[in-house]
Amino acid sequence: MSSSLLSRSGALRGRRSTASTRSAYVAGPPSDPIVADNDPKVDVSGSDGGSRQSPPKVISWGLLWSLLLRHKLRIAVSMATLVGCSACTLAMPLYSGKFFEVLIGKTPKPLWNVLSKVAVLYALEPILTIIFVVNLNTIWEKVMSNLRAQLFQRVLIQKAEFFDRYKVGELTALLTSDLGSLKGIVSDNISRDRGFRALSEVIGTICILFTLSPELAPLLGLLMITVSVLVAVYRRSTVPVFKAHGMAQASIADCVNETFSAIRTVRSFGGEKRQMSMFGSQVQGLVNTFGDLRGAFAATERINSVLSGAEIDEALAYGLERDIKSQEVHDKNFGLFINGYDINTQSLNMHYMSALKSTSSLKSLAWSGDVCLEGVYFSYPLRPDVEILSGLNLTLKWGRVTALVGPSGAGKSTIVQLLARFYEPTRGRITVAGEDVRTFDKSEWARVVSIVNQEPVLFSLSVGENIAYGLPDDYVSKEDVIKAAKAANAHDFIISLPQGYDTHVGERGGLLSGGQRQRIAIARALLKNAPILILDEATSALDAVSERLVQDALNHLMKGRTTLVIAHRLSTVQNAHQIALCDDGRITELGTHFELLGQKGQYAALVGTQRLAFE
Ligand SMILES: Nc1ncnc2c1ncn2[C@@H]1O[C@H](COP(=O)(O)OP(=O)(O)OP(=O)(O)O)[C@@H](O)[C@H]1O
Repeated sequence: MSSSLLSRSGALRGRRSTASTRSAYVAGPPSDPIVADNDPKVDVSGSDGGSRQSPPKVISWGLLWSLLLRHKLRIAVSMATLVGCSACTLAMPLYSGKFFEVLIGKTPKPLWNVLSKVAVLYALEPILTIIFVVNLNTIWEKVMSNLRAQLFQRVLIQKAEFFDRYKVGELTALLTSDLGSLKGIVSDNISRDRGFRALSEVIGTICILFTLSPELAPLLGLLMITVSVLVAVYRRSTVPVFKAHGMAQASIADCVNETFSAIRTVRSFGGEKRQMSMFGSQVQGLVNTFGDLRGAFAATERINSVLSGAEIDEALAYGLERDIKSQEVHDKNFGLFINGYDINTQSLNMHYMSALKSTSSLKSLAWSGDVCLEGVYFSYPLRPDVEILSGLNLTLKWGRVTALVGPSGAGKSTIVQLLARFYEPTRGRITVAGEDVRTFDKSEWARVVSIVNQEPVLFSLSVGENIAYGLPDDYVSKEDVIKAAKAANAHDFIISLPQGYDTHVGERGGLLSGGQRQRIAIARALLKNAPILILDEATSALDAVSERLVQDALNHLMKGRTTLVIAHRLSTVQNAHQIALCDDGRITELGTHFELLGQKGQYAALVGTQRLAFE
């Protein structure tokens, strides 16, 4: 979040309440492309309409079945070996009995005959068991890999508000512990005395009972079935307990995550005791001993309940789907996502495919035209009754720098989020060279916008890999990485690192200084070479020396790009081609530094205040 030049004197403004109007972008059926060339029709009725399907459950019996069916041969082998080893187990006592009858002379048969049968049974049973276990495990591992990939993809394509709602720990738990208990369904049930083996042996026993005593068999069979049903009912009734257990685990993970990732803040406030008390208050160790189907059912329910809401960002999902489909041929890693993709999800994106324009022209439009926010209204989905932007108009002139200033909480960072299309306006539109940006899919849009903010996130990779992340889908040569690093004033410090460009930057870039991280982020943005650039307080966290180095790099980066700068330093703001003052959800003053000073309005007053503060 930014704290602008003018924010020092600005108080947090109250916001008008408004009726929430969520817009469904494309509400028409697939056969009716409703995004016209010059007039993208945006449904602002607030209804998602009957034409929108709710997304399919991530984990359903149908999906599991279809994934299992991909391994028909292995399943056949597993079934055959299951029957074989169960038959061996059931036959063992029969033949052992016969062996003793021969031994004591009750049955006149050659001993070797019976003995060889017993030996074959004892040798065959473990062999068949191993084949059964290995096969079933392999099948389930493959099914789980597919499910995990599906789940990861489904989380990745959710709308931004989904990530406002759920914490990282909860999402991590879905992919780790919850999916782990689903995995346990099979791996915990392939041992000799449980699950599949036990079931097949019960069936075998009932068959034997029928051959031995047809009169008693129905009675005993009924007894066995009654006991099984009672056990199943008991297990079902404890599913909520397991669901609570999973949630407790997620919240523990979240507490751990939050504490350790903010360890410096915790230390600086002496907050260890508070964190310990928070950790102690989680529901610890609830029913840890149950580790079977109940946990798995609860986990599946939890995964589906988190992800079943209609929150998929379709404008993103469509582009992603198209990209990985074209890339799948070259990159095996995408196989998992494509294989698991079911027909329901595809049809979900169909109306998008029919509505979106060809994206090939987007780059050239963005390199040649203005970016305009036209009558933009916006409320965050989690606070729909608080209007943050109220009919905001702003033109970012092509190739020019626009500085955005305003009191704290005025909505400057919100404008950035809308320009990045993390959220869509509730009303109004954003255009590039006159075209509504919603006519382009989001992965295309991401390629034309670069954002450098106050706390750039680096990945736990090498310096070189982090810079190359600017073009994540392309092969980037080392020369190009070095060229970008030089332009970003980063080359000199990079070559002085222990392994130069191969130096690992640590988790979130923690092994580098703030200024170094920032320059790597700028090198990454330079490599990306996007026509639209957003600098959200990019230099505010730096000391004077780092700021000068970073500012030089930024000046290089801004050249020829349509740039929006949010900054709190006067020097950055006054050199902009135009300055926009955002207040109360609108742009209230617009002009150059001197024009606005001449107007003697809010900008002039606040600049005066800042000057006074320095004097
Ligand atoms: N994800 C969110 N969900 C709900 N409300 C939010 C969210 N992000 C920001 N807000 C609210 O939106 C309003 C505008 O915030 P924004 O960050 O855009 O202000 P800003 O002008 O950038 O402020 P500052 O200069 O202090 O960073 C604030 O009242 C804030 O509480």
